[in-house]
Amino acid sequence: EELGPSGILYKDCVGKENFSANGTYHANLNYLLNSMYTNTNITYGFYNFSYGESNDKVYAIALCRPDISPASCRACIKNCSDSLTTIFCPNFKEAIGGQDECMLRYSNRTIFDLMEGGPYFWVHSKSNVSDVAGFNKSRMDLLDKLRDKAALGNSSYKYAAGQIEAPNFQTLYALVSCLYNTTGLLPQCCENTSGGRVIYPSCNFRYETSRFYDISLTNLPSPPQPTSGKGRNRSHIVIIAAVSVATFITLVGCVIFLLRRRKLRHDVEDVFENKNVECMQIDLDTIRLATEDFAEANKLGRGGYGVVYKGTLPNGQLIAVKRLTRGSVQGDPEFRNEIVLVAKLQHRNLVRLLGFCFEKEEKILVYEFIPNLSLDKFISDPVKREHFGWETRYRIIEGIAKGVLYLHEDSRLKIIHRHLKASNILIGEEMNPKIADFGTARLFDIDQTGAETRNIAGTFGYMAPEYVTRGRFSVKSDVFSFGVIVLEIVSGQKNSSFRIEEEDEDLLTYAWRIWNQGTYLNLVDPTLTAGRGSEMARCIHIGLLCVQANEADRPTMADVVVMLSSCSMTLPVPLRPGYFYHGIGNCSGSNTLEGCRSKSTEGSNNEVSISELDPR
Ligand SMILES: Nc1ncnc2c1ncn2[C@@H]1O[C@H](COP(=O)(O)OP(=O)(O)OP(=O)(O)O)[C@@H](O)[C@H]1O
Repeated sequence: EELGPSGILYKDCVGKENFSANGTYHANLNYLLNSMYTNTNITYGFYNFSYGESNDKVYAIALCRPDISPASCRACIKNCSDSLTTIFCPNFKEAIGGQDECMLRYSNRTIFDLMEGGPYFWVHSKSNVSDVAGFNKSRMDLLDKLRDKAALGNSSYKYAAGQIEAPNFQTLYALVSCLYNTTGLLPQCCENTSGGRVIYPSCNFRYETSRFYDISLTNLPSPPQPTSGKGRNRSHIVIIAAVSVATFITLVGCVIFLLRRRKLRHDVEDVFENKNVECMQIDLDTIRLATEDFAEANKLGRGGYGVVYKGTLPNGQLIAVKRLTRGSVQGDPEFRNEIVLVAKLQHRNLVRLLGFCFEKEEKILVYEFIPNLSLDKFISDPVKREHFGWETRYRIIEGIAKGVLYLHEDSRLKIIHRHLKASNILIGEEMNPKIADFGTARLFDIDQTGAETRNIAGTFGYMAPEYVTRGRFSVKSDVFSFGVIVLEIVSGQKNSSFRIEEEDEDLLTYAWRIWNQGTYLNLVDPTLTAGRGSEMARCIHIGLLCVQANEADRPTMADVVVMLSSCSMTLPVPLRPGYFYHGIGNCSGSNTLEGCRSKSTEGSNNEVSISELDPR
């Protein structure tokens, strides 16, 4: 490793925005940095300070390795501070830099509680290992384990250190800070080197074949304990009491829940049993009245199967009337029976089919009316997108996953949707997603590759490769479509119209490429200013698992639902996606940081700022 002047290992004058020398910002910055490295109250190595008003306000974060003393920590921060402000980034409003034992960042924008994807740095040792595959496996196992362990730490204590036996009787040591997967950069940084480190603004890791940290760190993370024995005992008693009460409440809750669910299921099944062809038929006059004789003003839109109108039944219920223009390939009696079967599928994430009308030449399906727009409108509309916050997006992803799982496994009919796409996800009250058109593939047995599908471009981007090339569909082809939708929701871009700079890459290829570079958070919609970075990273990971080229590698929908609900579960590494665009290099083949950095940190699109609950 070669250290730069003043022992600085890495640095970047982020944004390159200047302040005027001796102005208020300058004075605030000096005051703030000075108050950090002279502060003797903080002993755990994490500082987040701000100072000043409005445009001249300065924010700073400093982070020390957990195994150094408070005095060494302060000395390290002072050195970084002096080096950045006088040697490397004089008069720059924002900068980041660090050395072996600490890291310092300051900025004119808030950087607290943020998970940022850049700038990032790596350093590697000069010695290579002989058994690359074996060594890399040990390294990955160790880093994965430590990352999970670090995630257990509290907000000022997300560290883990440990060791593992590597090939050729070597022992590998690593220190990881924070819970995000920053190992994606390993291939570029440290493919076959015996030591290396990757540093992001809020996360970093280092590994070596000799121990480089204090042995006491292997017991981390364990949040600071109360000092007095009395206090500890009291807190134990409180915890035991709280756990007992919580267990009791949970047990009672479970019993009530099961009893209510049994009753509810009875209610629902009674309705199901009574539902027959007759009770689902709605006569044409009623529909004409409801839609004001299919008035243009009531037209909601046109899809592949016909025009959809908004209507109001005499009892005031709002409906969506789908007037089919395409004939069923089945005879009428079977068609009617199918409709009844499809209508029996009821789930809060599915649009309900209420009835149908088969009169004269008309073939009409009547659905519950869903008040908001379809998901694609939220994704593509620049104004709506801005108000489409992360929590809502995450809930929508979860809801879609549950709806598809119900279709695949939980309903009495096993249904493969076959044309899951953002325009088929309607957004109901409280932004609850509802999957539409789930029965149509079954009702019409229509091959989406047929020339009649109107929205063919929009549909193609969602179709799994085996469906496009061999017409083979399965639950896994739905999983593929789901993965595309997830990546669209996170990125705020449609797969069909996706463009990034001059690259001729589709959304999946881009996501896969930056995943491997470790800069996958650059995929996140830049209009998202708040949200949990860990959830975003997880959704990108799950999306990439779903769009893997080989259907056997894709998870089932049940797996996806579990992955979404468990943040501690370790996910497999996603393999190449379907439609992978092969024409790109790997950061120009550069083995240095600079080769990749220009792509990941420059340009407004690329800098991801995500509010995190935990500072690191
Ligand atoms: N139950 C509903 N409530 C409210 N609007 C609906 C409902 N069903 C469909 N729409 C709206 O009607 C329009 C046409 O929908 P439709 O499902 O026929 O086509 P699509 O999803 O756009 O395309 P495709 O037929 O290729 O799936 C869309 O704008 C959709 O948002």
